[in-house]
Amino acid sequence: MRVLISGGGTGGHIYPAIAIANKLEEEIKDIEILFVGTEKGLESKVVPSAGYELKTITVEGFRRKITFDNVKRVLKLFKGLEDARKIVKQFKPDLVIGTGGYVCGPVVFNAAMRGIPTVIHEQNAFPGITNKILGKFVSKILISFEDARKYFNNESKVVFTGNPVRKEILNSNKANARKKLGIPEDKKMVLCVGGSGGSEKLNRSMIPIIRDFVKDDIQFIHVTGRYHYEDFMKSLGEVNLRGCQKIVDYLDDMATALSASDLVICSAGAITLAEITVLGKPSIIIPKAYTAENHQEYNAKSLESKGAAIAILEKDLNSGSLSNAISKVLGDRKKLKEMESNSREIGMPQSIDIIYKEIIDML
Ligand SMILES: CC(=O)N[C@H]1[C@@H](OP(=O)(O)OP(=O)(O)OC[C@H]2O[C@@H](n3ccc(=O)[nH]c3=O)[C@H](O)[C@@H]2O)O[C@H](CO)[C@@H](O)[C@@H]1O
Repeated sequence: MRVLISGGGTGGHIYPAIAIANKLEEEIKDIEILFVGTEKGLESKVVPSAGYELKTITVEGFRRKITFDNVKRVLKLFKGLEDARKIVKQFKPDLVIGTGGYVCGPVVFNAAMRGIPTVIHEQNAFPGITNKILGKFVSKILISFEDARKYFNNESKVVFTGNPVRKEILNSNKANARKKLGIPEDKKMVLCVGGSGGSEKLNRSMIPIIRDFVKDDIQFIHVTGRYHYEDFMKSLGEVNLRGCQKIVDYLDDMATALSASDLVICSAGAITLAEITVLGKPSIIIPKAYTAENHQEYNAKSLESKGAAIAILEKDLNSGSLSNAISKVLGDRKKLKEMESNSREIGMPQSIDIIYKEIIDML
């Protein structure tokens, strides 16, 4: 069986694609998987390191206003459609899966026009523009929030599956992860990550907190995001990091870091939240304010209302508010346990199995 998978730009579109690829590979003998992404997207690094072949096409997203830049983007779209046509024609897939991001537009569209079975997976309650358009042409639409259903007009094609989580995260174990990172059982460990690109606002608030963590011997991994690392290190200045006190620009091994932690400070991307709830992690969530339809705030409030998280809006975020929230959770063993169990209740480890079943039923 030959499967073409496309999705990219940010981690929130790429990791679900990898989770689905892992599952198909695990279940189906003689499977050949090819990814399609762009050179610029995070997928150009992440997909090959996950062990999959990636072909790239030239395509860019549109801005909402009519600009000269948009004219160039239309020309790129034609090039993208042509690139996608060649890849689909040459690879001859039996199935094409899109997980969002503009790159999957031309690929999934071309396959649908050829009558190849096509599936899209939408991670958010408010679908992205590419998935909304593709929804009209594909064989099946997999959604992760019931609220997304109303944005697709062919109800019979829509199935609720939840967001898939990568197998290394599903299979991770806290004791092993702590051993790997050298964290003793009695030490507190905090992971801080502002989505796949990092968050400048979160970074800024974390600077005094990192100094406190160093003073109090709290173990932590802070992920700045690739483009913010140098500025962050400059602003932080000299600190004497000990044990598992790490600052990195990107985490390749998210499974170990997540699994080892007692508390996760994060933004409210749908895949990050799927991962922390599958592992039952308490969290302090800072939704990014500029996301489409403010969907990150919606995600964060949903976890907070179930007692799994504390949400702090970006407008209220500063070192003081964040530090208070951290002390409230880390300093109260009972609260930590309660939040852990509320978080686990929300998690959907079965999502990947539902997705697999839906794909196989369709074929
Ligand atoms: C600003 C914006 O519009 N962000 C969107 C984007 O977020 P973003 O790309 O940040 O996606 P998520 O937070 O949902 O997921 C990030 C993914 O990257 C992984 N990761 C992250 C950092 C790192 O160093 N290493 C690593 O492996 C995480 O484990 C996770 O698998 O896609 C999500 C899913 O469509 C949306 O809900 C978000 O709103």
